[in-house]
Amino acid sequence: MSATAYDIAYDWNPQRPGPMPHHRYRPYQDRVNVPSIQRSWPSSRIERAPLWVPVDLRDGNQALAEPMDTGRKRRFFDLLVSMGFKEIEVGYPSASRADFDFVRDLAALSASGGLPEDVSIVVFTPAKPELIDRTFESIEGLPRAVVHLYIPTSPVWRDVVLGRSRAQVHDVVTEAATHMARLADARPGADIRFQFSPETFNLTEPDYVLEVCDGLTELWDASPDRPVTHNLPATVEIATPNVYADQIEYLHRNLSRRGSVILSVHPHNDRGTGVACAELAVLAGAQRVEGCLFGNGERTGNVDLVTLALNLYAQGVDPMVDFSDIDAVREVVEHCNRLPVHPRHPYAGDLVHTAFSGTHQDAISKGFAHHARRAAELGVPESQAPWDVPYLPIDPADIGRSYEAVIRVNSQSGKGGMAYLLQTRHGLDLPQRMRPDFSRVVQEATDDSGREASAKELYELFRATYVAPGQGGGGDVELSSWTTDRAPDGAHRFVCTLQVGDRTGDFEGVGNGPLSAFVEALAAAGITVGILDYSEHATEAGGGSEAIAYAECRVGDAVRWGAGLDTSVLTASVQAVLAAVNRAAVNRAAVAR
Ligand SMILES: CC(=O)SCCNC(=O)CCNC(=O)[C@H](O)C(C)(C)COP(=O)(O)OP(=O)(O)OC[C@H]1O[C@@H](n2cnc3c(N)ncnc32)[C@H](O)[C@@H]1OP(=O)(O)O
Ligand SMILES: CC(C)C(=O)C(=O)O
Ligand SMILES: [Mg+2]
Repeated sequence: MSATAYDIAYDWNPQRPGPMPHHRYRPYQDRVNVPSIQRSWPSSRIERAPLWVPVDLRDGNQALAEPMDTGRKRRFFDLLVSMGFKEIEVGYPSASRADFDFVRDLAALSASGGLPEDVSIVVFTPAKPELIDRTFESIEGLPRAVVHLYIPTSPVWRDVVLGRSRAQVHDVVTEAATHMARLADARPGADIRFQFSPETFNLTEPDYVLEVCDGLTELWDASPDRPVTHNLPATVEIATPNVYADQIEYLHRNLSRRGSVILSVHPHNDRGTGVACAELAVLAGAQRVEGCLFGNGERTGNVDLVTLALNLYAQGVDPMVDFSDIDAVREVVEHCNRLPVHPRHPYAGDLVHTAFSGTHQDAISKGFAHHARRAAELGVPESQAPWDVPYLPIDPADIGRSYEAVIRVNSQSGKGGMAYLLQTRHGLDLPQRMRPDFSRVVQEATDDSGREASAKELYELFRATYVAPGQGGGGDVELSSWTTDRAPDGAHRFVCTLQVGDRTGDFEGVGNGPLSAFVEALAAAGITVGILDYSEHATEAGGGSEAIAYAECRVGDAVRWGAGLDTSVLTASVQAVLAAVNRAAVNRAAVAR
């Protein structure tokens, strides 16, 4: 038998069998039958946002070591409403007094006109008549509510947890649903809708899910005006997301009265693929997604609604919920859950818009410059121009982040990053040729400290390295006093007192500009200087701002950069040359002995 390309590649893999008892686990296909279908999800596209239903106050809350008290629940609820969520699961009222009381508080809020009319609350109940009664008691007075019934349906849960057969579980569901319908009928003034979740759907025989769900659609007499929600959870993830997509598409195609059913999904994140499961499920026909902000929830969490919504946003699709101040959202969620959001969390983590590494910084700073040019060409503000900045999937400003954290400098950083920080934070636009020189200085400092350098530290390092040697900050050559004038023939004269090592003298030079005259004066003092590169600019817009001058000079046979900072451009330029001279002297012993 000839070896396949995969086998050949595998032969090259040096990994060897490991010591862990992997034989204890079974692949998903041995645990659940997934019907083969003519898939449409692989070639579908998500072109509009599904209905997002946050379940933080129920599923998220039940996973907290310290469940939320009424105050925290209310703060979370208000946040969700303000962000634009329209259906919100608020609790398991039959489970605890706190959950019951919270729903009662919402009923009071509604009575006082404080609950927006387009917001529906969802309450969660097991299939137990007395707990259903208590659940209905909690929503008394609410003009709208969704009552969400759940029961586990998969073989292991039926056998091990419920101790009931397929038919018996179906009977329990039917009995509970009939009870719910009766209680709802007794409140003709209220708009009460129903939701059903076959918990552990992803491990359940699909024909059984179909049988139970279709039975409920019929029993609750779902219609397009009063649809039923069938919510199909990946209660514990068991397979790659394509398998969940197949399971959802099977139901999407086969559920009866499809126009009267809202097909919902509820992924958890045990395999770390909750987001992928939700996205593929939407491709497969799901219209509604339950999850939690930042992925709180049982074990590894519920699917993260923030990532899902912003993934859509990054595709140019309106997520229909507002994340324009993500840090404010995060602050409330962290406060209510008493759990931190990871610094690498998609979109929202402290570090996710930050580049430390040199090549990324280079690309990002070029990307920002390109973005600004493009916006100007299009005649639109930068915040409205199409986004194409390398390494940044979305503009951090769109979610309320400043650009301050985008580039941070440490020993992995390159010239682009530190130049960007000096420019954006301190108004210094270093000449291209000077950047590698400063980058080496920064690298040495950060290698030595092992730490990040802040923009302020970079600025101080820049001043100490390039500016101080021209301002009497060390070096062999000191310029104690100087004047310039211009002769009628246009020539410039530079007259100065120079101290070179322990010798002091008055010197004079003439040139076609003050700087070349200064170079001549230095030559008269025995210091040979050639200016290789020179530039200057104001550090801020406006008349009174300081000027910075940069000079690359050959001093003897050394080449050094210097810089000068002063409100006078001429003074800044003289300081820049002097700094280069002194840097050469510092590095090569004395210049003019
Ligand atoms: C995947 C999910 O997120 S499911 C939701 C889970 N959320 C929670 O559990 C949070 C709140 N729950 C609670 O506080 C408690 O479970 C309560 C107060 C509701 C009930 O507590 P208890 O009366 O002690 O019952 P407990 O929760 O242990 O229930 C287990 C019993 O309910 C049965 N059961 C489990 N789920 C369901 C269901 N959905 N419908 C009907 N019966 C169920 C079990 O088979 C078991 O029955 P048994 O007593 O005959 O063996
Ligand atoms: C929707 C319910 C039953 C749930 O939280 C789950 O199955 O994970
Ligand atoms: Mg859940």
